[in-house]
Amino acid sequence: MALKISIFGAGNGGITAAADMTEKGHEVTLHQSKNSQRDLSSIAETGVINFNGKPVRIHKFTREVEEAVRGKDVIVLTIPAIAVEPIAEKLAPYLEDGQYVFINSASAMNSLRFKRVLNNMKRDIDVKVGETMSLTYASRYDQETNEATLISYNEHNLFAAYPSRFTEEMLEVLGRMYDHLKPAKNIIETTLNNGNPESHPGPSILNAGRIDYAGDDFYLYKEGITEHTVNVIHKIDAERQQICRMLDFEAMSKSERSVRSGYFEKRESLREQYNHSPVLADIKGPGDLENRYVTEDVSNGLVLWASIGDACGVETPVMDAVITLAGVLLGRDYFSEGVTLRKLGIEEADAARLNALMEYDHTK
Ligand SMILES: NC(=O)C1=CN([C@@H]2O[C@H](COP(=O)(O)OP(=O)(O)OC[C@H]3O[C@@H](n4cnc5c(N)ncnc54)[C@H](OP(=O)(O)O)[C@@H]3O)[C@@H](O)[C@H]2O)C=CC1
Ligand SMILES: O=C(CO)[C@H](O)[C@H](O)COP(=O)(O)O
Repeated sequence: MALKISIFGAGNGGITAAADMTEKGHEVTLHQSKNSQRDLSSIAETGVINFNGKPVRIHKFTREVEEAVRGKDVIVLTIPAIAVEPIAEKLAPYLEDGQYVFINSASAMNSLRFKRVLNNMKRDIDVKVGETMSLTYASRYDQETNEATLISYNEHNLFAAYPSRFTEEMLEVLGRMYDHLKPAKNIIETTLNNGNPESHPGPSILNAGRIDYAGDDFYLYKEGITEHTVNVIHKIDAERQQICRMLDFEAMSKSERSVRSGYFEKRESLREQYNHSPVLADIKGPGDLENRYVTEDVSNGLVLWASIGDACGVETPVMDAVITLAGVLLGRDYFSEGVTLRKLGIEEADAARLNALMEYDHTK
C-alpha cells in the first residue's frame, strides 16, 4: 500500500529518498527549509529530479512546514544529528496522532532527542519515532544537473524506535519503503553502529594539512586512509566493540559490518577495503575541515560514544584523543559542546540500566 511520505532535509539523502520513494510508488512531498544552502529552483518549478539518469516527478515540493506535515503517514528526516532538536521544534506544532517519524541519517540517540523536545514543549501526541544506524544510501546530489545519484543502498541497516518496544510496529510500516532495515535492540545499538564516527574524524584530522592545501581535490576514503592512519580506525573500532560487548550487543568489526552493508568487498586489510570500496572510494572530500566528517561525527558521534563508554566502564583513550585534537584544530571544546548521556537526562546508569531505560519513554 502506498504511503504519504514527507521528507525534511533537502540534501543528498533527502533528494535521493524523494526520487527513490516516488519510484517505489509512494506519494512524496519534499520539504526544503527557508534557510537552505541549496538552489533547488529546478525541482520547485517542475517537480522533477534526475535520478540515476532518469527523470522522476515527485508529488509535491514545499517550503511550508505545516503543508509537509499534515495528513502524512511517515515523516522522514534526512538531516545531520546536530539538527535534530531544531527540526523537532519546527515540526512539533503540526504533528498528528498516529504519524511515524523516521530519522534516516547518522544515529546519535536522535529519536530520544526528538521525543525530549516534544515533551519539553508539552506536545502530548502519539507519534512513534525511530532511527537507522546510517542513511539508507550512500548518495550525492548535484544541483547544477539536478541529478541525485544513489550510489548504493545500505543492505543491512539496523533500525530501532525509542522506546524500543515500538521497533517492530515501525518496521512493519517502514518495510513498505525499504527492504534492508533490520531490528536493533535499541537506539544505543544503532548509535554504536553508525559507521561515520570511526571512518571520518580520525583520518580527517590526520590529513588536516592535506585538506587545507588541497581543498576540493581530496578523497578521504581512497587517499586519506593509509597504512598508518587506518590504525586510528582500528583502535576506535576496538573501543567501540568493547562498549557493544558490555551492552550485550553484537560486536562486529568495522570491516565485517561494511561487507554486510555492501559498502566493502572482502579484502586483505581494512585499509584496502576503504581505498577500493566500490561505494565510497570515489566520494570526494572533505574539502574543508569544518565539515560534517569532523563537526557532526565528533560532537554527535565520538563524544556520545565516549560518554556511553564511561557509563559502561570502558576506557576510550583513542576516541578521547581524536575529540581533543579535532577541538584544537577547529578552536572548539567538543567535550563540553558535544552530546553526552548526561545532556540527554541520563545520569548514573550502568550498561544494564542504559538498556532498561530504552524500553520506556523516560523523557516524560
Ligand atoms: N550522504 C551520504 O552518503 C551519507 C549520509 N549520512 C548521514 O545522513 C545525514 C544527511 O546526509 P546528507 O544528505 O549527505 O547531508 P546534506 O548536507 O546533503 O543534507 C542535509 C540536509 O539537512 C538539512 N539541515 C537542517 N539543519 C541543518 C544543519 N544545521 N546543518 C546542515 N544541514 C541541515 C538541510 O536541509 P535543507 O536544505 O532543507 O535546509 C540539508 O540540506 C548526515 O547526518 C550524514 O552524516 C550517513 C551515511 C551516508
Ligand atoms: O558518509 C558517507 C559518505 O559521505 C558514507 O556513505 C558512510 O560513511 C558509510 O556508512 P558506514 O560507514 O556506516 O558504512
